[in-house]
Amino acid sequence: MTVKDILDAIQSKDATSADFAALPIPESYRAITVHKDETEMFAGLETRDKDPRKSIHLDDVPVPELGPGEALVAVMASSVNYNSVWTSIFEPLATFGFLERYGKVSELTKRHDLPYHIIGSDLAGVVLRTGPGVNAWKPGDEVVAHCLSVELESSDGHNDTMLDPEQRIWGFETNFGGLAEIALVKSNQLMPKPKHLSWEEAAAPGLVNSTAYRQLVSRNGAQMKQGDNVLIWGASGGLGSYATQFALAGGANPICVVSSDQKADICRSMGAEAIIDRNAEGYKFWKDENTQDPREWKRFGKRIRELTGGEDVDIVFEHPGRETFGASVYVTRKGGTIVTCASTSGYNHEYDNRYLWMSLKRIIGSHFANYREAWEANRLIAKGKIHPTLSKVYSLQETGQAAYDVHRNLHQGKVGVLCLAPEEGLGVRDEEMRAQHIDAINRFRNI
Ligand SMILES: C/C=C/C(=O)SCCNC(=O)CCNC(=O)[C@H](O)C(C)(C)COP(=O)(O)OP(=O)(O)OC[C@H]1O[C@@H](n2cnc3c(N)ncnc32)[C@H](O)[C@@H]1OP(=O)(O)O
Ligand SMILES: NC(=O)C1=CN([C@@H]2O[C@H](COP(=O)(O)OP(=O)(O)OC[C@H]3O[C@@H](n4cnc5c(N)ncnc54)[C@H](OP(=O)(O)O)[C@@H]3O)[C@@H](O)[C@H]2O)C=CC1
Repeated sequence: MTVKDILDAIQSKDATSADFAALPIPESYRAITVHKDETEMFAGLETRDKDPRKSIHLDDVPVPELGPGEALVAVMASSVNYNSVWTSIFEPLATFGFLERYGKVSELTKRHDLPYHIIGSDLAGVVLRTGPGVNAWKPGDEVVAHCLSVELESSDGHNDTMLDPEQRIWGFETNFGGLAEIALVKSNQLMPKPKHLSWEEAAAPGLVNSTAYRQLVSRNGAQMKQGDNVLIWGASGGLGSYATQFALAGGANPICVVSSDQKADICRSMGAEAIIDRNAEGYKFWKDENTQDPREWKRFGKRIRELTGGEDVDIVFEHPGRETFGASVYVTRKGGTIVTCASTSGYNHEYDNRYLWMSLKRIIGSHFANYREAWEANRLIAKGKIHPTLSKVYSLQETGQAAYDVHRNLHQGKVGVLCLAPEEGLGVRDEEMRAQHIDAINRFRNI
């Protein structure tokens, strides 16, 4: 029995749930890994010189044991997220520490503590097996998976599962991730695959779409409302391309920051009008490594006022971190919100606190999304209200190159990876709906 038989069943059109349940699970499968004995391979190098192509491997690995509440999924496609870039360059720390810590939780979680880490936090595919206690999903179901892994044994996580003390990001802080032919997930990560999308299109939004939804829309984030001015850093990138869509679909006014003409055009084609090209306009928020330049914050704020007819921003959608955070706090309007989920350029932020407290601004920390938020974000994709922003698709063996592109900011929107899917374009179940949205679905393709 090989993964080829699984692929044949998925492509056969008439395979039933019973047929999938009867398929033997192969002993091994191909997966993208990083290796524990290589975590020091980039020691001494600058972050930008650490090359994911050197640390990312394609290995044959054994299929993990299936536990209660879990599912084994045949992965047709996945996508590259920035967390896989962090794993592959072993920054800000090697992810094997997370696996060791998870391995100590129970006899079953010990499975995750291995000398290799199968990475990837998105998937679209087909359920192969479910463990004891799983009733909502069955073999043969076509699914996407969000990346929140929780134990929920403590009361802390029962208002908002992101607050579970054992909250982890699947494929980053757990093993058996989505950049592989088979993945192990908790069944409460599963959601229906949007029927009008191909496997690679369905896999692309998951992590970033859910994160942007919580950060911007949810009551746990900035609670964006109609008419809000929303400053979006990296507005055509992974997170930003969904934040821009949420702002537009929610009646807000996105002010999109990008770094090239081409990216400005993409934002325009999504419907944004206020666009700042940070490269062309040459903002230098830091005079040197340790000193910011408040005159540049002011120049940036004036530009925003020009674009909004004199208004300041209600919300800043933050993730670049150290390089932009001082400016973000400065340009937010009185009583406004800076909502941050990351620190790509450095996690020790500096800002002038007088502008925060005197103007009653708030900084909100946001991280991924709970199941409900991920479900609502996926529902918007399934209804054709928000669209995938897939630009380029790689094969599983090219994942290192895909991660390199994302690390070096050479990509647009999201970068996809075919796992079991032999080619792009497969898995569409609702051609009519697809035809209605085809331009939006293809907006980021091949640019
Ligand atoms: C969905 C996609 C998301 C993304 O892409 S996000 C971007 C990628 N992610 C990252 O870059 C984050 C990577 N993670 C980290 O850098 C680290 O993960 C953290 C800095 C977030 C946490 O560090 P750590 O060392 O793992 O945890 P500690 O909480 O500092 O625990 C260490 C020890 O410190 C104790 N401790 C924690 N808080 C306190 C406190 N307030 N007072 C006293 N002690 C404290 C703990 O208990 C523990 O102790 P004991 O070692 O004995 O177990
Ligand atoms: N906590 C969470 O749940 C999540 C956190 N993240 C984190 O968010 C960050 C961004 O992820 P994602 O959007 O997928 O990544 P992408 O690389 O796809 O997009 C980020 C965009 O930000 C812009 N950018 C990068 N560096 C800077 C900078 N120094 N100053 C201004 N703009 C910058 C770039 O756009 P341009 O060049 O056009 O300006 C880039 O395209 C990563 O650190 C990731 O780990 C991501 C998802 C979830």
